[in-house]
Amino acid sequence: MTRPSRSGKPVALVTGPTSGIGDGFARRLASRGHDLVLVARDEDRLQALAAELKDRHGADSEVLVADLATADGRDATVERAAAGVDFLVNNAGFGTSGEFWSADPALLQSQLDVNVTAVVQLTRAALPSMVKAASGTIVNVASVAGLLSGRGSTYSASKAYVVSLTEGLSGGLAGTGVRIQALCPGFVRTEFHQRAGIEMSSIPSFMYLSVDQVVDASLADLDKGRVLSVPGLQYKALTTASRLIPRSLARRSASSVGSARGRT
Ligand SMILES: NC(=O)C1=CN([C@@H]2O[C@H](COP(=O)(O)OP(=O)(O)OC[C@H]3O[C@@H](n4cnc5c(N)ncnc54)[C@H](OP(=O)(O)O)[C@@H]3O)[C@@H](O)[C@H]2O)C=CC1
Ligand SMILES: CC(=O)[C@H](N)C(=O)O
Repeated sequence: MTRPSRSGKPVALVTGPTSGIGDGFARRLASRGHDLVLVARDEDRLQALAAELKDRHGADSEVLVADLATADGRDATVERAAAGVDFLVNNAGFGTSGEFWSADPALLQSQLDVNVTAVVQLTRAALPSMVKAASGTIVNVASVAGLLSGRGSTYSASKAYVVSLTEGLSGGLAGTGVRIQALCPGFVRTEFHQRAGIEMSSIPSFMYLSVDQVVDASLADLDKGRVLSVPGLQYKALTTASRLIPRSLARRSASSVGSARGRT
């Protein structure tokens, strides 16, 4: 344990727990005996989640209101991660609609800072105490989009960075007692697409995963020592097939799922 909370429990820092996959991780880790550090922008939802985790699981939560698109928000979260956490879930992230060539450059920069800069900085902050304690876990939430290029540009690129960073770190962390994982879900029913304004009506229901399926797969793969976690048989098949066919065909296939237009 790097730095137990006042209650003596291990501490999990989750970014983006006010919705979707982050909410799923926060609830599951609380149920498994962790206290929490909850990081997002929406204070009301953070406080409500903290209260529910206390009521349901007896978990204490530190609420850290922070916008990870800003240096101040990242710095405050880095400071807490550097103080010591046992489990880090770099989950916060967002997509963008429209076309790259007409997108707001500031929004694209914010996406890069939340999806990539924050992941790098928080991973760097959390690792020293984990390595010293010879224990700890980091889950970096990437995406199938980071494995299959062709649908979107900046979002897929941001997730490909997270996959590559995580796989690269896994080699150096071998034997340290610290676990690291790139979690690559496909489509999940969360607020993601509505927030991004991405049209999803063409996506069949069998292509959707639930939050619990994603969290279950991540934790099971951690226990199996798998660095890359791809929840869902449909996505395991899709990503495996994409490695076996010409990249140009994989790209066209990815673009045909939804569209190569309408998102960055
Ligand atoms: N849904 C999907 O189909 C898939 C999603 N993913 C990835 O999963 C992760 C979680 O997404 P999901 O749960 O679906 O999306 P949601 O939109 O449901 O949740 C996003 C979370 O990220 C937080 N967040 C967004 N921007 C910021 C910011 N600037 N600063 C701090 N927190 C922020 C939000 O909190 P708040 O608004 O309170 O700040 C919210 O808690 C993302 O990294 C996403 O890319 C990967 C594959 C598939
Ligand atoms: C699968 C994702 O990461 C994303 N939600 C998308 O729509 O591509």
